[in-house]
Amino acid sequence: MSQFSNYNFSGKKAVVRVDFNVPLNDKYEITDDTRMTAAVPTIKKILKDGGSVILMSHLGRPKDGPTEKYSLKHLVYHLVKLLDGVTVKFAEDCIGPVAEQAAANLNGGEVLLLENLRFHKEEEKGDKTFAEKLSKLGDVYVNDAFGTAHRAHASTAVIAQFYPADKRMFGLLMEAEVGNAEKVLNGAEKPFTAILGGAKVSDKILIIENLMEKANNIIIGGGMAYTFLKAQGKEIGNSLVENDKLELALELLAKAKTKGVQLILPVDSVAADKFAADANTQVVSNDNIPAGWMGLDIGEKSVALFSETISQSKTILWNGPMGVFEMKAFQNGTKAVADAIVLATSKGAFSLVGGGDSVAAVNQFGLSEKVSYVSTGGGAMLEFFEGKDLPGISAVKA
Ligand SMILES: Nc1ncnc2c1ncn2[C@@H]1O[C@H](COP(=O)(O)OP(=O)(O)OP(=O)(O)O)[C@@H](O)[C@H]1O
Ligand SMILES: O=C(O)[C@H](O)COP(=O)(O)O
Repeated sequence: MSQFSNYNFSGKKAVVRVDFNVPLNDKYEITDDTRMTAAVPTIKKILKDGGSVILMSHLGRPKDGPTEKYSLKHLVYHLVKLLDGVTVKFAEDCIGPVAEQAAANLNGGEVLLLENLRFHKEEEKGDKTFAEKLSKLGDVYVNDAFGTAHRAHASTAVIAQFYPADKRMFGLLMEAEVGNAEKVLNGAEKPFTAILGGAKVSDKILIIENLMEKANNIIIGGGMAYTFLKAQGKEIGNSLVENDKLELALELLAKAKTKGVQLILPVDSVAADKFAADANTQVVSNDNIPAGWMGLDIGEKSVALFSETISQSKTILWNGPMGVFEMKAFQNGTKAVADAIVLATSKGAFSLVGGGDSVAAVNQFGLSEKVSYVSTGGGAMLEFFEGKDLPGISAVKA
């Protein structure tokens, strides 16, 4: 049993850092509540013990102090629903008399949601005095914000030093995220296949390099594949390319060879004559994409090639879509890879999906229950697989 599960919160006030950085539409309605639902088991366990919960989070990237658009008050109604009607109070500031009084008046079994931490610039600066003020609001610190674990901010990392080791811990979500990511990175049953996609090679260089040490196969799809294809001397038409990364792409291909890692690139594309949902399309070989056309999805032959490797894998990591899946005409490759992962999972493979867009894709296709684990981390998950130390994790462990 973990430190959190063993801890009896009865009569305690727990300061819980969550990542409630959820997307809101212009009516301030939550369009994807995944990150909120993911924190519910942690909150419920504390309440069930007879403790109270002081929730703190950021929302968006406010630059000029309090801003209506980024207020966490928009989340209260939905939070009450997710917690089956539990009392949720809201403090219009996360520090100062308003927060202190609200925290002091909180009863066992109740929740207090603090206003957006980033309304104070001290949060992102990792200011020690600000962190100490936050720490004074409760007796125990629980970090359940995996999505923000890569930020060395006041509430995610600096605050931990104000609690003794037996009063700072990870929540259930953080435990699950770290456990599953560790299992893939350091305890993967082989063959281990990493599938990387998305727009840019530059965002994924470090993760490719680190995975070369761990994976048997690295599949590269999406826009980033065309930089590799051009580096190999292929005609890629108007496809997305980072010309300043051609040499690096060649180096990565050579490194994979030396390490005995199979780096698998798409062999065909669904090409379009413009970047638009109503573009004319044709399936073309990646040896020669016609001038004026751009690859916006992987083609059927690539799907077959990728699916073959995926089907033989025992561990699968997926980050980044295979094409412009937001447009129906170019979502087939991403859907087919998701299906292949689901099939491998049903036959016993462990599959972990992370990164904003691949998670959105899996949700859109209704497949999130059919993979082993869907991470709530975008940047945090990437940095974890890049092999970096995450400040939110190391501060609690220190
Ligand atoms: N062939 C392509 N040409 C142009 N854009 C593409 C192509 N394939 C995928 N994309 C775009 O790449 C974007 C996703 O890239 P990104 O690198 O952000 O992925 P991610 O890692 O899943 O997401 P996040 O960065 O949110 O974690 C999508 O908007 C998708 O439309
Ligand atoms: O959405 C995220 O990746 C996290 O909530 C962190 O947000 P940030 O990139 O604004 O720090």
